[in-house]
Amino acid sequence: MFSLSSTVQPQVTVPLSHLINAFHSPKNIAVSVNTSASQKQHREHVPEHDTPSSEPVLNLRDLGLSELKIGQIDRLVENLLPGFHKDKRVTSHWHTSHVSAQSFFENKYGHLDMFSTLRSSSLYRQHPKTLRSICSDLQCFPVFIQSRGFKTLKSRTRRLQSTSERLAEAQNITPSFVKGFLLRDRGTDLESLDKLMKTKNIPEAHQDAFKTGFAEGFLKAQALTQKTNDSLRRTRLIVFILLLLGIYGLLKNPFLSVRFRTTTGLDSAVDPVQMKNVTFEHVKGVEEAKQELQEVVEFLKNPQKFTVLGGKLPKGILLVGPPGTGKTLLARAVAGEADVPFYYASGSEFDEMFVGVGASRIRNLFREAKANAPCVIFIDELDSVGGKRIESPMHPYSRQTINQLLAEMDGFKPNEGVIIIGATNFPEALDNALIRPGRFDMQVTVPRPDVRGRTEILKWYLNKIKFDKSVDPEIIARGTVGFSGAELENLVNQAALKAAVDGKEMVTMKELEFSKDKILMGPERRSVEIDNKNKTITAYHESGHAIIAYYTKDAMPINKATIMPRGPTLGHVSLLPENDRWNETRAQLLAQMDVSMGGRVAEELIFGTDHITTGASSDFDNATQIAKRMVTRFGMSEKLGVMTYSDSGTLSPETQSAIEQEIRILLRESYERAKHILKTHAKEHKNLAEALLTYETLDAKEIQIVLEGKKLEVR
Ligand SMILES: Nc1ncnc2c1ncn2[C@@H]1O[C@H](COP(=O)(O)OP(=O)(O)OP(=O)(O)O)[C@@H](O)[C@H]1O
Ligand SMILES: [Zn+2]
Repeated sequence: MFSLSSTVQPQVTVPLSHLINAFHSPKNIAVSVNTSASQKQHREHVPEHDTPSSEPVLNLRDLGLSELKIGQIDRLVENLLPGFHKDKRVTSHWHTSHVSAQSFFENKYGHLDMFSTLRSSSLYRQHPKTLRSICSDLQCFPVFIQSRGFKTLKSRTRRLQSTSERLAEAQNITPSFVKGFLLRDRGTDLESLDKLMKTKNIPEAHQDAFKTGFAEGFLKAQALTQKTNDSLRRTRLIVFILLLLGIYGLLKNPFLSVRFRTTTGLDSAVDPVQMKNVTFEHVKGVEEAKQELQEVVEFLKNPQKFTVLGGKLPKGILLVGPPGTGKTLLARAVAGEADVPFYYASGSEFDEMFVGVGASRIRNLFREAKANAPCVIFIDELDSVGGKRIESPMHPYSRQTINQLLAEMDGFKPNEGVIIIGATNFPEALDNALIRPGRFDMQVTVPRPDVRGRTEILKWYLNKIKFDKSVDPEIIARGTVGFSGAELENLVNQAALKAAVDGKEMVTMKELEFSKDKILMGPERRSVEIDNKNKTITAYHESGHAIIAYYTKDAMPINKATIMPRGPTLGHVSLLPENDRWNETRAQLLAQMDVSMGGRVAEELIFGTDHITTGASSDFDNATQIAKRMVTRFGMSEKLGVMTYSDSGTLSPETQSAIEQEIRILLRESYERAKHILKTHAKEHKNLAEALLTYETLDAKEIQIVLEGKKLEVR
């Protein structure tokens, strides 16, 4: 026996064969389902197959509708729910089979009583009066209808109700093609069994078994279909919304995928930023650039004044310099000083895969700017839009973009008050057409700051944090040759972070030195456990460098020596030039070579030739580089004379070996000098190495104390 319901609450079980029979011949069979207490116990309920009456009587006693004839019900329902009865294949017999509260359906959807369902349906709204009276009659009798797969009345009602409700809602807002799309007809699931029985010619004896199997499969499939249909409906809705969005996008712009980027990209470009807060005050260490840009500021403040005199100002200014030197900041400062709008665009924004998109962005940008003149348009990374690579396969439409830019720049008069500032790290890469007069015809170099500039930048950013009085920005500036403004800002920031992590109240020299080393050489590797032997070798190696630097007249002053591993190094000695060196003398170069040699020589003298390590390789690289340049580029070798030898490939073998010979001599002599110094100052060398082993890091003053033979104060 097959039970439709789970087992706990009042339930009626119907034999499956009856279900199937009823399924097929609803007109001949009336299954009266009785839910009275006595019958609840019955596991099997026999249908009254041979009810004599021509009109079968539906036993609706339980529903409070005793002796209501089917015909009457039909008429009533036909009145209330027009079309409901059309599908006669499905009878209402199932609807009274009900199940426990723990049923699958109820667990999933909660109790659903048919009459509240009817009440909420739009049909009820259409025929409220009659239906309401029925509902109120029946209200006291909750009928929970299980829905596990068969076409129960409830499941039909539910479908009817939800469909009609959706239809009613949809009618107001959705066009019919949408409705068709969203609410596609489900079709009938039942026809196939009849057909199947006929076509398969199944013998009578097996027909029941076949039907049972069919019904079981049907039940399972129904549950699955329900789920699938739900998700299908959801998917269709999403697809529909996407489709609508797509159509909207297409109407606006044929390049759908670009449209969104265009709006976001361009809006940011087209939205001007008023740069009141950024002025030349904020840009340090680039005095020449500021002076050159000062006249542009004057022009922006009063364009008429300039053009009245017939003066011609450049339309485009090219800021050229390495990354992070403050080009963007300067451009903002120009707008800020003149108090005009600032339009920012990055060249890479215009670099588009699609035809015309880059060009149209440029058009929009200029249109917007012209409407708001006087103003500044800043195009960062100009080389990525105005580079020489014309129509490479990677950038098929770059030529168009450049042409648009050129056309826009040619298209307005100087007195319109629009100044275009472009920035690039590689001016050589720019398209020649861009740097012709009338376009980007003024170049302003923004170099890396010199010692004075770096000091100013450091002071500027130090003033934004708490720092100790003992901090000397100039010392840090001297040790940061080649740092850009952005890197110096980062240095100060890192020092502040370090102080915070260490629980200090102020930033001291120690943190600044620390972050300088971190930026130069990578983070400290405190976790690395270095054995004593290696530590000792490192200490002697580093103090070897330090001793040579200390006792060689033309060497740079020592800043610090440490045996703390950092990045790839086990220790290092840092030297500070007193000033940025624009030129170096032969003596200075030789001194640098000697200092480099000091490390290896120290190892050799202290531990013997058999124990020298690989740790000196970069020292040798350094010394060899200097020697090579002295010979081949600086004309500092007597034998080879004042001549440069640039490309070794074109040199004759004799010249090549002569060059090598000279380099070798320079290195050998340097090595001997270093050896001599270290032998002479063996005692100092030992003291310094021991101090390093004790303290790990020594600054310039401490090194001097040790080398003068004094005792270091215990820290
Ligand atoms: N000369 C400077 N004075 C003060 N701050 C500076 C200076 N140079 C750089 N900075 C700081 O570094 C930041 C980055 O600099 P900016 O973006 O202006 O450099 P850039 O030259 O435009 O770099 P890129 O070429 O990478 O675009 C600035 O916002 C500023 O905080
Ligand atoms: Zn070394």
